[in-house]
Amino acid sequence: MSDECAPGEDESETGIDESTGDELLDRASEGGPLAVVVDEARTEIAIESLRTEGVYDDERAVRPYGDGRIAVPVDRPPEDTRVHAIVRQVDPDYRATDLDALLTERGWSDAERSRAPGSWAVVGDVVLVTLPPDCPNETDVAEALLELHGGAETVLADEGVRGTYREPRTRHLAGERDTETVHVEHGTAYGLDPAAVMFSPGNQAERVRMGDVVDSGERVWDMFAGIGYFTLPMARAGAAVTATEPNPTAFRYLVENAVRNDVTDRVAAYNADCRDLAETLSVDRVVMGYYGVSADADSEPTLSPESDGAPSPDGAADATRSTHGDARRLTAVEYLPSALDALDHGGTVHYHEAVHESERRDGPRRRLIEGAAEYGRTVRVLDQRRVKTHSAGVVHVVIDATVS
Ligand SMILES: C[S@@+](CC[C@H](N)C(=O)[O-])C[C@H]1O[C@@H](n2cnc3c(N)ncnc32)[C@H](O)[C@@H]1O
Repeated sequence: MSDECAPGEDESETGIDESTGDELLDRASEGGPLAVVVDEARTEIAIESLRTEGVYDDERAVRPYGDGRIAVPVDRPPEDTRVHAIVRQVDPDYRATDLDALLTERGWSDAERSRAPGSWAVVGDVVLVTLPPDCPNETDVAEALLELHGGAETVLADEGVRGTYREPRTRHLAGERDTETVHVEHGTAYGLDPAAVMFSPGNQAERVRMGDVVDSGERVWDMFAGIGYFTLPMARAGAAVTATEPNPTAFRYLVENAVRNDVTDRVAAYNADCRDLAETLSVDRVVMGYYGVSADADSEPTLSPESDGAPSPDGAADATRSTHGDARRLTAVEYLPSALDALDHGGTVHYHEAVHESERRDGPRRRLIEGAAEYGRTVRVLDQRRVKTHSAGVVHVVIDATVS
């Protein structure tokens, strides 16, 4: 155990070989609150791992420890996260825990603070913030967000997603220009560049749930795989996943993420439009995690926790055409024939839609049942759940159903 104020002094005592907490804590002395020392390059992964263990202390700042290492505050020694050493922090920096307090410190008036952003998302070491149009000073906001999130390196303005490939529009506000990062969520590591591919923090519970619903050995088709949002948790749970993704950038991350999560033997990834593979597949479960909507909502922010920026569900012209040359983004139900081509009788479908509140209860269910009936298939709805609020008056829902 060493004091954080004297990095390196007692490495011989604590040892800098990677090890878990117990043996290092034995050497602890009484003193300030605890921190763990990790390589700077591993900071984000370590923070997520510590958070998952429930030991990360976000009330104190992450600080440099010298020699390319970082001290990350913890409440108690971690059991699973591998660290170089456990140290006591001398004179720790306690962080203001909300944006309002940080903006007050920067001299913002009550009126100005009422025009500060109300929500943002942290994806790996990148903060994505949706700025109100009348935000008084975006640089102040960005710097305050970096202060608030000790492990963050960059702040991007989230200005929506566009086109069939759901490509984000972002603007650099503060911090590092390199925005490639690794976002760790319930043990699944998603490598991505949030400036190049979308990531919807609001879908977190659904990503985790997909890992829970599959059985080991099940054959799954993730029709709209992206960087592996659903593919990765399902493959980690033992499913054999076919993943289709036409966007070359998202596909590259999908393949890299299969390696990163050690599931290459259970993921067959195709850089293809899902419709081109449908007839070749025979699966137990299909994930239809995409919904087509109108161009007007393409201007909506999509990376904030409560919105993934897909446009409102009316159907209209689209900036990016698919390889099939569609003049507009197709609606979810228009992909149903492909899903049913691949789905064995008795198999399960997870059917996503963005739907106006007014028809949330019956609309998606009716479209799924009637769409399947056109292909002589019978749907039994098991469950319908709200994934998140999509945009004003629009919710993202998913139906679980068996299809015979
Ligand atoms: C970003 S995901 C949707 C949200 C995602 N399920 C989540 O949880 O955040 C949608 C993906 O579907 C892909 N896509 C669009 N059209 C497609 C098609 N015809 N076949 C396969 N993938 C498609 C897009 O490129 C995009 O990566």
